[in-house]
Amino acid sequence: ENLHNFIQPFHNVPKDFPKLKNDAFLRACHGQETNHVPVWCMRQAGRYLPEFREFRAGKDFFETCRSPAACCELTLQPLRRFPFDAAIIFSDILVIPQAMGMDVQMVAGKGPTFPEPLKEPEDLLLLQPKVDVNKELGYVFKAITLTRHKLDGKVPLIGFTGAPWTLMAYMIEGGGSTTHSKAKRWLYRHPEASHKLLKMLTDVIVVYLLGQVAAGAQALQVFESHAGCLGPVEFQEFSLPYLRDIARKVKDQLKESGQDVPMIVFAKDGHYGLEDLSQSHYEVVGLDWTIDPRSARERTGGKVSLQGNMDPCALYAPKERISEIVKKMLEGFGTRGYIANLGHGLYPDMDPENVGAFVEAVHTHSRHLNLK
Ligand SMILES: Cc1c2[nH]c(c1CCC(=O)O)Cc1[nH]c(c(CCC(=O)O)c1C)Cc1[nH]c(c(CCC(=O)O)c1C)Cc1[nH]c(c(C)c1CCC(=O)O)C2
Repeated sequence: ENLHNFIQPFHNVPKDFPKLKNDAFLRACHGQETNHVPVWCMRQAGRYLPEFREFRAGKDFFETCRSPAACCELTLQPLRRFPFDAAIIFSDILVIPQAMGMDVQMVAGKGPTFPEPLKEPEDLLLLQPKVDVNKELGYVFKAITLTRHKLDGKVPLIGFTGAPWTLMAYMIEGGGSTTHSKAKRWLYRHPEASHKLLKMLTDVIVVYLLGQVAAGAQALQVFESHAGCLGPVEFQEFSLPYLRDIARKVKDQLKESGQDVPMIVFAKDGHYGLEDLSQSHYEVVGLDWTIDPRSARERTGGKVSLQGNMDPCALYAPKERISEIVKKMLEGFGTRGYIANLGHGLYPDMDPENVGAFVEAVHTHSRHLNLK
């Protein structure tokens, strides 16, 4: 009922988006044949591009996120340079804690910072109990609609969210952390409050993802970037059930309106959870570079498409070496049900030319392998 009220206004707005010209990414998500393996890069809109640095110069990060025109421009920048097979909307996972009432700032040289992180379970009372996602995050929906139009059907547009555990970790740590010990302290000391927070986040995320689809997102990626600091037992209790819930609820709702939007789950360093992730209602499982392609295929038993997983640092290698690494990766994964990507985001000091070499190598080698 809650969801219905929310989705309704979007359905009444005719969006007549341009016709999609390159559906390789969407076909690969569904395990269908493609002429070439589709490729995109996490953080493809980022500081490794001089035009990105120029556009962002002197502007506050989250101000930029709140400007649909700026998000659209930054999303399109990498596509002007490289023949990526998908675009990902420029935004950030931390817009959700903001929508729930927390202050988050992007501090240069330090990364995202919460001046007042959650400390004890009582602090949950400070969060918005009922988030009006349309009001608080409507700027993301506007950015998606605008960008889908401006993409002119070139490639599909991916929307995204942070997963509950990853967002919870940020909200308690107050920023980046190597141990995540403050957030993990909650899991061991306050399991009930942890579940309460994870549930609150899940509810917002579901409505947020449905809003992104209604606004024009053609696929959705859920980033569980901090899976790696959990072990298998904590993952089973505090991450996996919520990842499943999100996919199930989003899909149930979309099915009712006859929509089919592939979902990707990326649990960084969560290799211990690969089997479970492949049975969590997501079409695609994203992989970091610590997993061997062939063993990932075996462990997921052809049930899902796979995405990843070149070590981003391989982009520091000469172009010929990048080409060899890509060829091995394609041979390992096979060309069907596979989306080439890095095992995590691009770093600011990477050479755009080598990113171009990566994309070209994926396209060239996969066309070759498909002809064999
Ligand atoms: C953990 C996380 C965040 N944000 C995100 C994650 C999950 C993915 C991952 O595991 O990396 C997700 C994200 N953030 C951004 C995108 C845009 C789309 C894309 O091109 O991938 C996406 C998908 C833009 C951004 N988000 C951020 C940048 C760089 C800062 C800038 O543009 O000024 C970009 C392009 C900032 C950000 N935002 C966050 C961090 C850790 C940082 C880096 C801080 C730093 O290095 O200074 C939180």
